[in-house]
Amino acid sequence: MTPVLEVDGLSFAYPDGHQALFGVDLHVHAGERVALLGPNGAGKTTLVLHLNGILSAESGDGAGSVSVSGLAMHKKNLLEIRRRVGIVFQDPDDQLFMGSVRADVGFGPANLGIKGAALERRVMDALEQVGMADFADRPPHHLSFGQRRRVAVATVLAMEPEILVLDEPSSNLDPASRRELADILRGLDVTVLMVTHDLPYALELCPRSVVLSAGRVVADGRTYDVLTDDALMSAHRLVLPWGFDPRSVPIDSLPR
Ligand SMILES: Nc1ncnc2c1ncn2[C@@H]1O[C@H](COP(=O)(O)OP(=O)(O)OP(=O)(O)O)[C@@H](O)[C@H]1O
Repeated sequence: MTPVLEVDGLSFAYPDGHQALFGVDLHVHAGERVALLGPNGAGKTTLVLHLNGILSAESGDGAGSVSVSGLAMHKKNLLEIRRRVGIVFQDPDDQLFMGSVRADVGFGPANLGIKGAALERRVMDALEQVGMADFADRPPHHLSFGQRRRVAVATVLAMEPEILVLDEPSSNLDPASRRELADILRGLDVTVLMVTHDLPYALELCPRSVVLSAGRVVADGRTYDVLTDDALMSAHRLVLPWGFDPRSVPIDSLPR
């Protein structure tokens, strides 16, 4: 089966000469949930920004290739790739700018030419998936941070992406909102790539983790195996929260 996301030999240096990625390979199959782990400055955001062409060899000095469902990352495919790869940025306010939740969630599909009842259905389906249907007429800036994060996820789901990329989805959420978002993400029928420093969240949601460190993939395997590899963890500044031991998590509660 062709991977839904294929990154091969991706290298990238920013215009100031700083090389952030060195020959990164990442293949993700449809339906997988993969965590992208790594210390600050590892290159995670740089990699994510290549997945829908925000960064490319033209924005700096790069090599290698990215393709989505077999579509190569070329200018002519960019619009289609951006529809297929939905990125939820860390700050929901980067994605919410309209006067109502309905307008924000409808903005992307309306740009694709969807209108009327079909548009309303897309919007309400996406809001229902994140448990925010009752908030459709509220101004986004009147919502709490956790509610805005869920609406930001809905803006991306409304585009019916093939791959949902989430940058630090659990950051700044209270424990209840963090749990609710985990339940929502677990229930979605979409391929997920999740950048996170929240290692228990990765273990709970993603069967597979890829570790990026100093611009290179240094591990790619079962999240449980990554988090219990003490030498790997300390070599790449990955630290479990105090009191959290993955070995004490019942194996049959881990995602498959
Ligand atoms: N616009 C830029 N110009 C030059 N260097 C940059 C730029 N953006 C990022 N970098 C550098 O590229 C490297 C990778 O940064 P990146 O933001 O991809 O890391 P990250 O893994 O997402 O880190 P974090 O966990 O802190 O968000 C870092 O050394 C960073 O300083």
